[in-house]
Amino acid sequence: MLVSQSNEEPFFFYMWCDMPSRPSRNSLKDSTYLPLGELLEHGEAPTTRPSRKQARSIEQCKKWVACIDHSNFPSHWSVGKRGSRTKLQLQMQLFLSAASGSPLKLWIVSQRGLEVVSFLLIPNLETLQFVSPTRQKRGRSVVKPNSFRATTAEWANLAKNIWRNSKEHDKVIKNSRSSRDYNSCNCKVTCGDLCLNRILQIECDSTICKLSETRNCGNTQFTTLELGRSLLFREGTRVCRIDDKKGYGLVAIREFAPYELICEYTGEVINQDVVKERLSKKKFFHYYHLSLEQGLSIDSTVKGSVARFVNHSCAPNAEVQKWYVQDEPRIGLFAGSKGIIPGEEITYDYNFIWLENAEPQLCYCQSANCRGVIGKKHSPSPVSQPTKSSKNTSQEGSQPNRKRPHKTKDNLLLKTEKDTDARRLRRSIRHKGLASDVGNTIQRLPLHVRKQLSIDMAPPGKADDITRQLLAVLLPTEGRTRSSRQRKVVEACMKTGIPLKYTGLDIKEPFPKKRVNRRNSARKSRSSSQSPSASETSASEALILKEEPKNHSERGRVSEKLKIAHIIHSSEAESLSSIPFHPINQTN
Ligand SMILES: C[S@@+](CC[C@H](N)C(=O)[O-])C[C@H]1O[C@@H](n2cnc3c(N)ncnc32)[C@H](O)[C@@H]1O
Repeated sequence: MLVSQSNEEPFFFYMWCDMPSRPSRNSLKDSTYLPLGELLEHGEAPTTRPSRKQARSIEQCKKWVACIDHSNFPSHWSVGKRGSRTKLQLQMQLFLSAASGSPLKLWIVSQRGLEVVSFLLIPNLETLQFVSPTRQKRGRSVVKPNSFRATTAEWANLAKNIWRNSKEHDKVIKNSRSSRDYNSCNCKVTCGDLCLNRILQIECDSTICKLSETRNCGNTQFTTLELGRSLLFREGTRVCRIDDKKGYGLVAIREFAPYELICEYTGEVINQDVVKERLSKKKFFHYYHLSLEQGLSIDSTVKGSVARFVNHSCAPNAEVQKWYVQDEPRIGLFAGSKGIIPGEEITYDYNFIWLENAEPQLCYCQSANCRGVIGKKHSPSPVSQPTKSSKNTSQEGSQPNRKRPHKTKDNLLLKTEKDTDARRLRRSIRHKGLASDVGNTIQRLPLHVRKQLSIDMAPPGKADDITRQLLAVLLPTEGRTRSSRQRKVVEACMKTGIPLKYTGLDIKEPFPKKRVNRRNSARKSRSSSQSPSASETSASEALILKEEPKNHSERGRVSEKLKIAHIIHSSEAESLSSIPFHPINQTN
C-alpha cells in the first residue's frame, strides 16, 4: 500500500492497494476499508507528493464526480464498480478539510489511474472520529453505531413499494396523471429550485422534462438513488440499537447535505381495511405504517427499506416528503435544513394522528421541546404530559416516572400528515387547473419562502385555500387594523400576481354595486392629503388614491387599484374574515 500526501490545502491522501481479481461487494469492502480504517486511526501521513500522473487521475475523479450530479449522488465515502476487472488498482482520495470539517471523499480509479471504474458507498465507521471536531462544533449528539443483523424472519429489505392491489395502483397513477395540466417544465439549463416539476414534487422524466435525458436535470433523486443501488451503492446509514424504549433506530454514517434524499420509505401499499385487519391479528410493540395517499398506507412491518427504523423526534433532523415518480407517489426520507452529520440518529416528526380513545405512545426523544407523546392527540389528555423535572431526569439517564400505555389495535395511526400551511398549499396546488398559475406565482417567490413549500403530506385543500396559505407565508406579520391587513393582502396579491379571487374576494363582478365616481374620489383624496381629518376615505383607499394618473396606462393601473380598493370595502370583503390565518378584528 502506498500512501502520499500533498502539502496543499486541504490535505490530500492517496492510497493504492491491490484488489483481488473479480472483486465482490464484500471483498471490496474488506480489502479496501479495513486498511483504510487502520490508516486513519494509526497511520502517519506520508510526505511524498503525488506524481503528475497521479494528480491527473485525481482530477479525472473530480470531473467524474462532478458530472454525476454531485448534489444528489453522495460522493463522501464512496467507491464504485463498473464491470469486473481482473486486477484493480485502488486509488482513494481522502479529502479531509480540517477547517470546514468536510467528511471523506473516496474514489476508485482503474489500474492505469486515469479512469474511474467504481463507485460504491461503503460505511466505514472507524473514520467517524475524524469528524468529531464537526460534531463538537455543531453541538449535536451522536451515537456510537453498533452493528445490526436483521434476519429475514424479522424483516426483509425492499427496494421498491409492493402494491397489494393493482387496481388501487392504477387508480392512483391515473389520478396523478390527470391532475397535471402542463406538458413539461420550461427549464433550460438545469431543473433547480424554480423547476415547476420540482416545486410540485414531481420527479422529472423524459415525458415532462426536456433536460431529463441530459445529465443536467438534477431533479431525479429517486432514480439516481435506484441507479446508485444498482452500482453497488450503499446508503450512508446503519441500523443501530438505540435503547430499550425506542428499540432500533437509523444512524447516519456519513454527512447528508440539507434536503438530501437519504432513502426511500418502502413497504407494502395497502388500504386502511387491510391495515386494521393486520393490526387486529397481531399485537405490535412498534408500528410501521405511513400514510401514502388518502386511504392507503405503506406497511413496512415485514418488508420495507431501512427507513422503517427511523424513530420519531419532536426536534427532528429529517423529514418525509411525498414525491411523484412517473406518476406514482413515493415517500422519501430527506435530511432537514441543517443536514445530518455522521453518527447522528436520523429522526423525523411522525405527526401521527391517533384515533379517538386511542392511547398515544409516549415519546422518549428527549428533545427540549418534547411533546410527551408521539404525534398529536385527539382525546383531551390520555396520558399525562411529562413534567419538566421528569424530562430532566430522563435526560440524565434515569427512567422517567411514566408508564408506557398498553397498545391496542385502536392505536392504529391514521396519517403522518404535517398540517402546516406550506404542506397544505403544496398539496392543493396539485389540483387541476391551478398548477400552472399558482406554480408560476411560486416561482416568483423568494427562495426562503419556496423552501417552506416543500412538504406534501396533507389532504387536498380547496382552490381558495391555496392562496390563503400562500399569503400566510407571504404575510407573516399581521397589520394592526382590519383595513391595513386587507390592504396588505391586496398588495401581496398585486405584487405576486395572485388573482384576488383566491383571497376570498369575489372578482367575478368587476365593479362593486356601489360604483365610485373616479373624479370625485380623486378630488376627495387630494383634499384628504390637504386636510387629513376631513377625509372619510379608509386607509387603503387613501393610499391608493393619492397617486395621480399621469398617462393613459398609469390611469388604467390606478383604476385597477381602485377596483380592488372598492372590492375590499364592499360587503363581499367580509369573506376575508374567513381567512384562517387572519383572524380579522370585527370591531375595527
Ligand atoms: C417505525 S418504528 C421505528 C423503529 C423501531 N424503533 C424499531 O425498533 O423497529 C416506530 C416505533 O418505534 C417506537 N418509537 C419511535 N420513536 C420513538 C420515540 N421518540 N419514543 C418512543 N418510542 C419511539 C414506537 O414504538 C413506534 O411505534
